[in-house]
Amino acid sequence: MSDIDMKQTRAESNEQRTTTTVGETEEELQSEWSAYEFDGQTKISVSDLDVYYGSDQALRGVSMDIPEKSVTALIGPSGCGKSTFLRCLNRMNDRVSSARVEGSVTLDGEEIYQDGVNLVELRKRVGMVFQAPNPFPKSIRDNIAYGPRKHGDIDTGLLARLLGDANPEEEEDLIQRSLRQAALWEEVSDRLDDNALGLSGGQQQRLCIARCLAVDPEIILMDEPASALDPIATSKIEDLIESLAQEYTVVVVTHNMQQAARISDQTAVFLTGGELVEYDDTDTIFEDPNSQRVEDYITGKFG
Ligand SMILES: Nc1ncnc2c1ncn2[C@@H]1O[C@H](COP(=O)(O)OP(=O)(O)OP(=O)(O)O)[C@@H](O)[C@H]1O
Repeated sequence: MSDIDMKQTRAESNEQRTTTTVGETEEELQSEWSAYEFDGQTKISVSDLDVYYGSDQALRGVSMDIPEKSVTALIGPSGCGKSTFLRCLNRMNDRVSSARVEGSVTLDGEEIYQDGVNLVELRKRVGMVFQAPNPFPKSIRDNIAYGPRKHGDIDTGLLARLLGDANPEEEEDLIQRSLRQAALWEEVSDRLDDNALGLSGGQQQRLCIARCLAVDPEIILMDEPASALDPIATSKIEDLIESLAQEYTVVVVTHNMQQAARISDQTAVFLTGGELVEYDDTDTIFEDPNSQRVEDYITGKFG
């Protein structure tokens, strides 16, 4: 189906919807939006995902396809499971002893919840940036080089130096490239050996993004990456997220609906109880959502 046909079909179904909203069940509405196909290749496919912490269920039957090289926003009220969902995408919930994950998550068609998956390799492909900037108490340079050194992508250890395998130029290139990609190079190029903790909060967060990029991920998960920042630093992070989506698949949790509307291509709305209530392109979610609950949430009637 072409883009135009798809939009037309959606417009027609929207028309029908306005006349039939009363009496429609959530299941009916959900089957309508879940038939929607995004442009672009699916990078991550989630099917029937249930997550429990002990006997409490945090996510219920979540299914969604996340297209590559785009920004997908996850929104919803506190406690609805956004962070839990995000952490399922690189198996960070494995670190929570009470967490149990059922269902399927595939990355480029490969199941990540199967025996034998190398979690270090998975988390290299699926990087993560957290709410509060968390640079290591080391130099800016060492923050960036930490991951590539750990993964053996660059080796500057004593043995490598003795064997002549160390490549300081390669390391410099990588540091510069990562900082440029994170829009931080201009601000720190003359103080790479300074402690990263001396940077402002916004600079620290961009450093954490640069650190994530340095290991060459395909997907970047961000959990409220700008919530601890002032408006100017927030706007830099938002610009950065949009530009990263040209090369990377970005999934971002945010409490800020304007931010989701500004930066994302598609938006998933989770509501209390850990259900994914609606997932669609961002304009549709904010201008013409299927579900009354989503409309109420978007317009601030609850949440
Ligand atoms: N490590 C944990 N142990 C037990 N319960 C947890 C844990 N992490 C999250 N939960 C519970 O799972 C549910 C979903 O939490 P989650 O943090 O995923 O929601 P959220 O939508 O990201 O919330 P917020 O917007 O407040 O960050 C909540 O009821 C929460 O209390």
